[in-house]
Amino acid sequence: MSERIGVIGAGSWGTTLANLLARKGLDVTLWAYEAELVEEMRATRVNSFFLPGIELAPGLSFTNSLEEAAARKDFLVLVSPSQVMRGVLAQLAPLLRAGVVLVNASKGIELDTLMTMDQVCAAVLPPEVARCFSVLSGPSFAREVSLEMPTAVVAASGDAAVAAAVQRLFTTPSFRVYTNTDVVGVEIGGALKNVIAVAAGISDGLGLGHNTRAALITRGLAEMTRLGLSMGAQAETFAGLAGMGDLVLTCTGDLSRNRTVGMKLGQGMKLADILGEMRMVAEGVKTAESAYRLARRTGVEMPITEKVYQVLHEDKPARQAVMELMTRDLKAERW
Ligand SMILES: NC(=O)C1=CN([C@@H]2O[C@H](COP(=O)(O)OP(=O)(O)OC[C@H]3O[C@@H](n4cnc5c(N)ncnc54)[C@H](O)[C@@H]3O)[C@@H](O)[C@H]2O)C=CC1
Ligand SMILES: O=C(CO)COP(=O)(O)O
Repeated sequence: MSERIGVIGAGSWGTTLANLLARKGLDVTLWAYEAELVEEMRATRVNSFFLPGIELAPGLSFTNSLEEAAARKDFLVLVSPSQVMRGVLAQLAPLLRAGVVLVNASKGIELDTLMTMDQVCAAVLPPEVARCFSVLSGPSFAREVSLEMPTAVVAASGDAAVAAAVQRLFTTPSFRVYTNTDVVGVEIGGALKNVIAVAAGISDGLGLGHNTRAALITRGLAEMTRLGLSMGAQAETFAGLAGMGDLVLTCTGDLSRNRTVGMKLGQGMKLADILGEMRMVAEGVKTAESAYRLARRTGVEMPITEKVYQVLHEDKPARQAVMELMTRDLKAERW
């Protein structure tokens, strides 16, 4: 393959994906928002800000110029946090040629507009550029992928040929990529699992047990699925890697930033203090509010998301939130 690839965003996931491709011998340019990070990666070939201890492959080059990262590329991987994606895309829009394959690897719902990342791309980019959109999602902690621990993810696009191209591009012996055509389901699954992971963290932080966590995962999946269906997603997607797969990982894995935020809340820390000591992004904090508002707008019942929103943003005590969830009206089990 002789594809030229730009990766936009040098956080832990962008650096990991860029490095995975460079390890395959591909020509990859990684754009970092922080100029000093570009200097550091050039000098040391390590991203100590976001991915310490992982050596970066020789084929990987670094830039602080979006033009250099995006111009004349065949694939552009978008890995900026979802709340800044629109601003980054607006700068990219005049630089992109029709036919470049866009791969969104970011997981979130824009707070101001309640749009998923495919919708933000469609709104900001010229139609001939936004057409080749795909989303790469699934259970994939950056550090484990960097250490080449076997991982399976999904590449979704409305155009099956685009999904197949992304599958071929990213597949390695330790990174297995499935295709899917349900972009909405994959976007919603990836975004909402972060909110449920905050809930699972809160439960762990309160010292609650495995029963509680299992209940949150299962009923969390039900409400994710309900919202997805109301937006045109397919139910099977939520039983797959971008739904249940990522939900289980993030609700149980110690590497999850979202679960960690929840644990600290459950232990009594204030959100501002938790975020103040984090350099990395926990997308679920903002997506809890986006999802809460989407649920109200669409009339979909999302009780766990609602409680996470209230604990995060309305100072509801975590124990009270648990009590309110447990004493809701009794009902039949359903999606
Ligand atoms: N880290 C992981 O294991 C995975 C992360 N993701 C998703 O990837 C996306 C990016 O997350 P990470 O790479 O983990 O980031 P990170 O949390 O490691 O680093 C923060 C990132 O935000 C960037 N940033 C901060 N302010 C910015 C601004 N104003 N404009 C542009 N960029 C800015 C930083 O440069 C850095 O790239 C998120 O949506 C996350 O949910 C998806 C799968 C796995
Ligand atoms: O999306 C992820 C794994 O698939 C990463 O989760 P966190 O952002 O909670 O660390």
